[in-house]
Amino acid sequence: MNPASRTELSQRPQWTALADHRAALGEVSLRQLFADDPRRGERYTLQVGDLHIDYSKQLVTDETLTLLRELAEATGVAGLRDAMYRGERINTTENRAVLHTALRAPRGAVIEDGGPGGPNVVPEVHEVLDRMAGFAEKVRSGEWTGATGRPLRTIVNIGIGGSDLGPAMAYEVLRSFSDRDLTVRFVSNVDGADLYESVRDLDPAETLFIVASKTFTTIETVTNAEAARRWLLDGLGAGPEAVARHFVALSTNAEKVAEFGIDPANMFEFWDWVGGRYSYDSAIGLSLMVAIGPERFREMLDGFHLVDEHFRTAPPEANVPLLLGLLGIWYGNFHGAQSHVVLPYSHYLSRFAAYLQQLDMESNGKRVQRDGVPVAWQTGPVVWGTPGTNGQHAYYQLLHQGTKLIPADFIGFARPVDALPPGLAGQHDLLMANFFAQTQALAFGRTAEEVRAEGVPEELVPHRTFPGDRPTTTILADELTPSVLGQLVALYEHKVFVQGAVWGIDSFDQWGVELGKVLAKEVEPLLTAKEGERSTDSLDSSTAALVARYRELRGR
Ligand SMILES: O=P(O)(O)OC[C@H]1O[C@](O)(CO)[C@@H](O)[C@@H]1O
Repeated sequence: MNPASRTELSQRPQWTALADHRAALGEVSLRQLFADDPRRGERYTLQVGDLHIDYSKQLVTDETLTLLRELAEATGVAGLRDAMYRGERINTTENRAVLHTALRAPRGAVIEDGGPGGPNVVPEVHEVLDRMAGFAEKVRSGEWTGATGRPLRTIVNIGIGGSDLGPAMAYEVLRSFSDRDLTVRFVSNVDGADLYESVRDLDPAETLFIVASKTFTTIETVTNAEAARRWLLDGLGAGPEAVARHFVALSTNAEKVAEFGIDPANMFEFWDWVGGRYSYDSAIGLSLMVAIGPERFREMLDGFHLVDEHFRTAPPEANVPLLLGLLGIWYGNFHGAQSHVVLPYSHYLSRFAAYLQQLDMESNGKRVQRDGVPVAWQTGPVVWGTPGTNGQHAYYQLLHQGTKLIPADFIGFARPVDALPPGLAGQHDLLMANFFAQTQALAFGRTAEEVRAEGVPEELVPHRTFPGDRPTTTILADELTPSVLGQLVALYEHKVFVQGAVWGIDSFDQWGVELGKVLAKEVEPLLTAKEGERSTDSLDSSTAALVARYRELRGR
């Protein structure tokens, strides 16, 4: 975009129209909106693939939605979306294409890195998927053995950020589809306790390490991978030749992988046009593929693709990622909401919010626009959440009666997963009764009159009153399958895209994580140096005193 021709977002007529509309709506009441339109509960719904979306409990009217779509049109969301799908380098600060949609494109598709005329990336994607499938089947069948000839039973994925959160979340979601005597563990933290606790009950002869790192320079991952190699070789009493049977790498950096000592034949590649937080459907998902099998993995990719196509082609009124993105803008920019909570009513989705934190906050936690000019509007929210029923007994109090407006996504399923025995599957109705009851309570609350009518003593009436008008979106599917997981993740990926496009920021870089990395490198030698060898004079007085205290406690 040419900065000279850019109109500031907050000065656009579409923006000010929304601000005026917000003021005119005032304290709009969901009770009133539902009373005014008896069909609201059916009208304000959309379907994408297996996902039924109910946004009727949002603080919006038809006019709100029209104005939000006008804002999307004025800010060029559709144009940027099309440029992304075409393979143009929309990650401008890194001069890279953003092609996670190519990771789940069908075999025959043509998607060119850099835009029309660039190399078609789809054949490479399928070549790697096929290699992954071949390897996964060998591990699953026991044909791939460790250095002592025994099959591998535990897979330890070593990675961090996108090289951990995606596969860890997805393994948790789909673990009931894991059909072999195999388990997967995930090590991310550079705290040695993470690796220690993950491997101490394992037999090295039956352990496969997957070292997942896009760059293969991430200090946490390289440090843990080196420690894992020592643990393996010590445990086996073997030489470095054993590494080839127990280590594979997932990376874009073949040189660094070879330097580490992993045979490039055991490396599964991906590309710089895949962002780390958008990568678990690439080679980064190998641990998941080994656990659930290539066929299920492909079903998941098809689920992603279905939503990719929907986002690309559905008209604005029916476009679910567009709607969800715009609703977030409505609350963040026009109601002052600071956070967004994601509440799955599924134990299997227990790590979903943690995954979304990176997806959303690393993408849209930005304070300057694409051309470097600071934004004068709020950007990405704080994203958080845990499984809903647990949250009900922890922080829902604040959602219902606190002073903050926190829009929520409720995610639930009509049926429990097939693996549950009938006795436990029977609990599903109770789970979902809680789900529906909570969205109802949040939306409509309980008035003082209703509380009084229940015979509550007058002094308790204010405490037992629920204001309501706490907005929620319900995402309901039949069952949590690999395809449905792909659909859900793609939905959130594109929602994040929409918001970044409206805010005018680069959602695909992550410069904000760099400074801490640089400073850690400078501080580490100060912690370990011999007395008098290093000076802390260049540090601020707080950090210098903390370093001194740390050294003292460590007897250095
Ligand atoms: O896969 P890598 O290169 O080890 O990076 C891990 C993570 O680190 C980050 O770069 C942030 O530091 C994330 O974006 C990324 O997912």
